Amino acid sequence: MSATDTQAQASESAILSVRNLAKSFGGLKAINDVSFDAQAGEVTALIGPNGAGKTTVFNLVTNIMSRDAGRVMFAGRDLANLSPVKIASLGLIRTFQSARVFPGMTAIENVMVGGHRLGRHSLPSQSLWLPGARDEERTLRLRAEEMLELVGLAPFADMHATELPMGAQKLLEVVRALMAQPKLLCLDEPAAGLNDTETQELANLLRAIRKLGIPVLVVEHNMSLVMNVAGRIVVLDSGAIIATGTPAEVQSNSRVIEAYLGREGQGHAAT
Ligand SMILES: Nc1ncnc2c1ncn2[C@@H]1O[C@H](COP(=O)(O)OP(=O)(O)OP(=O)(O)O)[C@@H](O)[C@H]1O
Repeated sequence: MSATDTQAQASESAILSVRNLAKSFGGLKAINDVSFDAQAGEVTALIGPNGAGKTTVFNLVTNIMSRDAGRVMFAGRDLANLSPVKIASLGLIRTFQSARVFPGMTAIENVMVGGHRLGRHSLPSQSLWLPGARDEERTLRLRAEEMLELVGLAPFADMHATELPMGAQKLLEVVRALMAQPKLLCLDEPAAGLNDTETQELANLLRAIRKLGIPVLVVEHNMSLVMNVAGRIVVLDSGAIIATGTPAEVQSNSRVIEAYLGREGQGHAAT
């Protein structure tokens, strides 16, 4: 089998295939010929030193930013020219580095919002509070309660989301994304700003998500978290991929060690 055949085969089992992605900001090649897959039923981690281009990859994949070149296939569909909203409606759901909870809503309402993507009832029937819409709302609330339970936030269900500590808000955002029953969940530094207990809750949640078979693409700096939950790791450095493999393979890769440790003291080391 040729290398091309192998690559084509890999793409078939992938929920997300990124090929030859490129993006420059002025003279800076932020993303340079980046190709990788996120496999169905697996947690894929995208790691790399600060400024490596991880968030830019997320922004290019979800069309929040336009790319200069490359192709992104999601669940067999080319995402070119699709709006971020359309991409989310296809089941590619992402979170952001800084938590984005909806102000003026309680924690549970924030989580329930995630499930409305799947609602069958129209806005008029919801606003008239017709029986079908009522049942749907009840089911959503029950699922949201389960989600809050999963991350230890059930006691805070009726608090205003913005009154919760930042770490709790980030967990809330992850479970809200999960409520949308994603075909691929993309998490941008979910552990940033979390304390030890919250990081543990997040690790448990990621393991639960993995068990459910929901594929995850996660950008993360917390190496012990990544090494524990990811099946496959893609390492970016200065906009290019320098290694791909299992946690063990990546940990012993000399280019990866150089990318992180070689710059220790310059604020680039992984935490
Ligand atoms: N909108 C933009 N305009 C100009 N330069 C940008 C823009 N977005 C990102 N960059 C630059 O592109 C490079 C990659 O940035 P990016 O935020 O994707 O890195 P990252 O790996 O996510 O970093 P971090 O781990 O610090 O979040 C950096 O040099 C950054 O300064």
